[in-house]
Amino acid sequence: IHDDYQKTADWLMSQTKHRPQVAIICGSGLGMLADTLKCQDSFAYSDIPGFPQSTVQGHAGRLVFGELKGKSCVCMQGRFHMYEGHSLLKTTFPVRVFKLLGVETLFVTNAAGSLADGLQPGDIMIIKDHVNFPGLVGLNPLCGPNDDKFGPRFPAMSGCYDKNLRCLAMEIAKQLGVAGLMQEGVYAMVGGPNFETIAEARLLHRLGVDAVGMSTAPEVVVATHCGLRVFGLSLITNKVVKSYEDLDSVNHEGVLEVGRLRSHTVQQLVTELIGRMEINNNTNNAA
Ligand SMILES: O=P(O)(O)O[C@@H]1C[C@H](O)[C@@H](CO)O1
Ligand code: HPA
Repeated sequence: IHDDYQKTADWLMSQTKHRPQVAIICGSGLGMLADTLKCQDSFAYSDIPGFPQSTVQGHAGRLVFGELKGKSCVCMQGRFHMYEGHSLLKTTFPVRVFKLLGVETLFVTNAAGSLADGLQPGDIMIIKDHVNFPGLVGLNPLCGPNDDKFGPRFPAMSGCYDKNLRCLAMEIAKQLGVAGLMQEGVYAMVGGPNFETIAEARLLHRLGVDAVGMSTAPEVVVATHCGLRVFGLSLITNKVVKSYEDLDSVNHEGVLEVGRLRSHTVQQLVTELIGRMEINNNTNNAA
């Protein structure tokens, strides 16, 4: 209900003077993005009325307010996944709270496995578009009565990853000398929590998916529904096994380890992008 989001937003506004323009959701192993915020106020999820709890290793469960390059930000150190048993509306609860706090732009980050041959562990994929597999079969946070105060019953998704921000991110990557690590691609969300079988990996690859993970799409759907501008990054933490001859196998510790190795670069990119992007441009704009 709208009141539930409002109560959480009101509580947060009573506890901090920050009025964030930008929200950042940290993916697995990427919680250090919050560390660079200046003048921090932080809250454990367990202390925030109405907030779900993090249960996954590498997702600390803290909401951190602060400033980055002069912009007021709020950062989720830990996100909620469908496989934890949360309803999709719960996994996306913070996004609508951010909207009520006055946020205009949402940054989503995640750890993902690559299907595209050109994406290696340690590479960073700028999300150009997504395939929301749970959404395609009706597991969508927007199912149920529509809340017109947030957005329309049938929101368009064609422009959901802002093109100007994607271009600016690539420009910044060139200036930082890390363009070789970066390319645009399509992210697909699967339900998890198991990693993909080889047959599933081959299917995803054939469908044109570049990287696969277990989050992000519901957050972006809810953000786009309520008019937030979205920018997304996938840190490629592993190659998804696509061959029966390949003896590699993925595990969550390995995923977190790549997050630690690339934390500095991801931090630099996000900081520069937030510093250089224009605020108040709240129109969706994609290729
Ligand atoms: O929160 P994200 O999407 O970054 O987490 C990914 C997907 C699973 O939760 C986990 C698997 O290692 O990392
Ligand atoms: N598959 C799904 N989710 C993931 C992966 C993967 O290979 N790596 C990190 N998150």
